[in-house]
Amino acid sequence: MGDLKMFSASEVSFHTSRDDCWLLINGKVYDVTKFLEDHPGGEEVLLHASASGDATDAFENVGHSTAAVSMMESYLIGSVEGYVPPYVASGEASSRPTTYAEANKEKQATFVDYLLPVLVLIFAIVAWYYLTFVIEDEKK
Ligand code: HEM
Repeated sequence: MGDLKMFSASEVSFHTSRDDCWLLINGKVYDVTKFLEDHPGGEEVLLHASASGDATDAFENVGHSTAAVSMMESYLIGSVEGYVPPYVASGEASSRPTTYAEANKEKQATFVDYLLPVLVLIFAIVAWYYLTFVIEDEKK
């Protein structure tokens, strides 16, 4: 690391060719020109991700290994000033949920969710009452 530069997003968008290919991932800029041939996923996907402007989603959707993530370090050349993550730029959300509980927070239990257990309980009490008292009474 050491000599990392600050780039504007528009500058990054000029480097999308086979002999000059940069990737913008999570606000960081990677020069993957020398990596194109060696990338296990092929060079086409890298060129496409580069041309798309922001390769963050493409990179993350693949579910790259930690080995892949640590390889990135060697291609890092800088970062983008005032970087806006793609999910914010697209207006999808102001922040991405990070936990299961956060992602499901609107799904609070409703009345119907309680109805079934309550009905089962009422049925069990009625059955117990019936078996304990009504049948016993009949035997007498
Ligand atoms: C500097 C950036 C990148 C590095 C260092 C990198 C590295 C790697 C590595 C090491 C693998 C092998 C599997 C693994 O270890 O996860 C891989 C697979 C793959 N990569 Fe990347 N990658 C980068 C960017 C991208 C981008 C932007 C895309 C866009 C779609 C992409 C698409 C893929 C695909 C589709 C595979 C799967 C290949 C397969 O399983 O057949 N990669 N990458």
